[in-house]
Amino acid sequence: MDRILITSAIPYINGIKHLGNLVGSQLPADLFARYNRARGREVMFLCATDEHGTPAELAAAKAGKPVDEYCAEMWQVQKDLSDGFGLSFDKFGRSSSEQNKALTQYFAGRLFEAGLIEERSETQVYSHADGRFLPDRYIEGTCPNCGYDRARGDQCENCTKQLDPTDLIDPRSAISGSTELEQRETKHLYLLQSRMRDQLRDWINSKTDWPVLTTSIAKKWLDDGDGLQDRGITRDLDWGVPVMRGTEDWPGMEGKVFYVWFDAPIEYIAAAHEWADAQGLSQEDWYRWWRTDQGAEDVRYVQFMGKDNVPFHTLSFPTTIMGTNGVGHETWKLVDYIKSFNYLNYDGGQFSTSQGRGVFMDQALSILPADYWRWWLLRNAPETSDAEFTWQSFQGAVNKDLADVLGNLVSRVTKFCRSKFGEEVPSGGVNGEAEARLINELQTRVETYTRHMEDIEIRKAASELRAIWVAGNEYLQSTAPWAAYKEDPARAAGIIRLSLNLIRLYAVLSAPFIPNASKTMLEALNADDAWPDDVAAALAHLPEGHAFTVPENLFAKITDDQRDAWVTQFAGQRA
Ligand SMILES: Nc1ncnc2c1ncn2[C@@H]1O[C@H](COP(=O)(O)OP(=O)(O)OP(=O)(O)O)[C@@H](O)[C@H]1O
Ligand SMILES: [Zn+2]
Repeated sequence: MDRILITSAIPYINGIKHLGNLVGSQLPADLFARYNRARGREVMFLCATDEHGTPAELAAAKAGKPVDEYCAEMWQVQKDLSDGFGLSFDKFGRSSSEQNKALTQYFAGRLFEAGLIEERSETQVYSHADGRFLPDRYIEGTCPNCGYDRARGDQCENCTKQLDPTDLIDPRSAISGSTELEQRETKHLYLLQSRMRDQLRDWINSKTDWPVLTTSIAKKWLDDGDGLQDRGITRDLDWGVPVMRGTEDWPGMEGKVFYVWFDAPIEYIAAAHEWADAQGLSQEDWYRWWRTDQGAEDVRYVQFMGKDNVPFHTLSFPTTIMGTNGVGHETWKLVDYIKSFNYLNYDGGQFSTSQGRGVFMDQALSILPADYWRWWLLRNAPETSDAEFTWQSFQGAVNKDLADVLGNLVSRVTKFCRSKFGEEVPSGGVNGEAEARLINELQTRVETYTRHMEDIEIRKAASELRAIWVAGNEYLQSTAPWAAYKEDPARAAGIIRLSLNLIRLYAVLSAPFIPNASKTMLEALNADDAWPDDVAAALAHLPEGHAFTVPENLFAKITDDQRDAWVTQFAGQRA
């Protein structure tokens, strides 16, 4: 398990992501990437923007911009925000890249060879006023299920029923509003997922260590009702990956593009290609992550995503990979572990991009630094059930965990040392019973923490980390170096020497959660970030006489006034 490939569900391009999106995909993936790097493993951490599909075109039209220009701008916005949150991607690519186009066409060609793609004739809605077909969200009308009059061609937002454009009652064009519509025959490609059903079922059944959320969703789609359905993977649109069979034209498919859900997961692979190209590396360099016949056989591949993305990652994308591997020319890496999440809700309702409800990444960073958000979000990650963000809970976690426990310890120890012994690790004093007890407790806790991080049990890891911080505070409280100093300065020096080392240990263990504060702590201590496998050794790591500086206050408390103001500020709809 020395090389780890990590991907986060790729965020859609049509807006700024909310905290729900962040904690359901990119942030836990970052936690795991940082942890694995800290353990000395070779990590490839990939993400990208998901740029195709009708919502991107509609958002661009609304912004009055050509869709490619709109996507390029929004990619930069999302890239800057992910940097702001400290998301440590090796590459943040784009699904509209040339690399993804070529790979998507390549996989389609291979799947066709494997007999897993079929042409089918179907009726689609054609608009005379717009001179085009109206797939997915390009068409609106009344929901046949609930009567909602603004249902879209792919889904009714009111009752969530999945729809086809031809299901809508009184349909109209979402572009022009025209009702001059006609049902026309058109040809499309279908991915024959149903043929892969047994193979997929065997594979899913073999994943006994996966989260139940992941396997239960996969099994539901495999076997509920009529079972796994074939999927249309092409659309009559201009924006997207042109339909080609590898590098050759696909007769009858001129002017069509692949459906966004076909090309989006392939971007995981393309992002590695983009990563290599951006640095002038060769094909070998990214093949060793993705091609099991070219050096990737020892890679462990872990994916992160919210629950609504699970069907595509447990069934559709694996069909693409298994189907291609079955042709036998070359073999691609199949996912080893899928970490999925329930939803984070916002203050009694849902986060919603379309309704501008909740706190969005740009707003969050404009009021507090990334580590405050990272800590609350990860500590409350919606793993086994949905979770809820409230300002009260956020204030509590920041003030109690970050400020009172961790920040306070760092500040008390470094300031006390400076005033009594100067800015260097003091000498004198030896470890006694209190130290032995602390070391014992921490040894067990660090092992537990490590196990939770290996298992990607995020809430459990966070509460163990907090317990590790608390143990240090209790140690300081009970040994009271400020009192000991009056009677026995050497004893106080011993306590402080151990406590300075404790700060280094905390910085290293906490870095995956709160990377910026950890960096500040390590810089103040002039210390390295070696992982504390052996706690006793780690707590004697900084030698006597080692120079340090007192860091700035790590965390400011959130006042009740601030909290109340944010409750009001974020109650409505985002402008
Ligand atoms: N409230 C939520 N809590 C946790 N994860 C979420 C939530 N909403 C979306 N996600 C996840 O966020 C990731 C990125 O989602 P994406 O950019 O496609 O937006 P989305 O699913 O369309 O959300 P929205 O409809 O709110 O914009 C996906 O993995 C998705 O499952
Ligand atoms: Zn409906």
